[in-house]
Amino acid sequence: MPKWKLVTEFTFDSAHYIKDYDGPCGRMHGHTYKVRLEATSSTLHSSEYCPHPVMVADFKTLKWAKQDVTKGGLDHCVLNEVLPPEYETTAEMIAKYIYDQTKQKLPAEVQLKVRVSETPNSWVEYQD
Ligand SMILES: Nc1nc2c(c(=O)[nH]1)N=C([C@H](O)[C@H](O)COP(=O)(O)OP(=O)(O)OP(=O)(O)O)CN2
Ligand SMILES: [Zn+2]
Repeated sequence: MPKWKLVTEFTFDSAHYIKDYDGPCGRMHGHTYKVRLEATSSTLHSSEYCPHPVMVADFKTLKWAKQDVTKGGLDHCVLNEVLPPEYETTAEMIAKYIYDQTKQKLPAEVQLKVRVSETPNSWVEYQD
């Protein structure tokens, strides 16, 4: 079946520490997190901003996490204070958190893959 794959990337800057980590990553420090989202669908949809079914998903919807934390995003926050306690602030769990939150904003048939990079050399991908 023909389908579209939509890709968008953005960054946000936040602080975190990994609880009980034996090393520097256990102390508060910051990253410019780079996020890459892939959304795949064989049908097009309307969005919060556009009433016509012309998008896999609205880029604006997908990029919610780049907004300032006071506007519902993850930019300029302490991730340990913003993510629910069941999400540790590893790249793995930040990717799952972004996946879980983004999925709630999309039609169910849109498939999603989330990549989170803490540094240019290390990243993780999450999908289910
Ligand atoms: N599997 C994971 N391992 C580690 C994570 C993670 O999210 N998932 N996170 C950290 C720390 O947050 C740390 O800040 C990042 O560690 P590291 O990649 O070693 O960062 P460096 O800047 O030191 O990278 P270099 O390439 O060594 O300069 C640790 N582990
Ligand atoms: Zn870190």
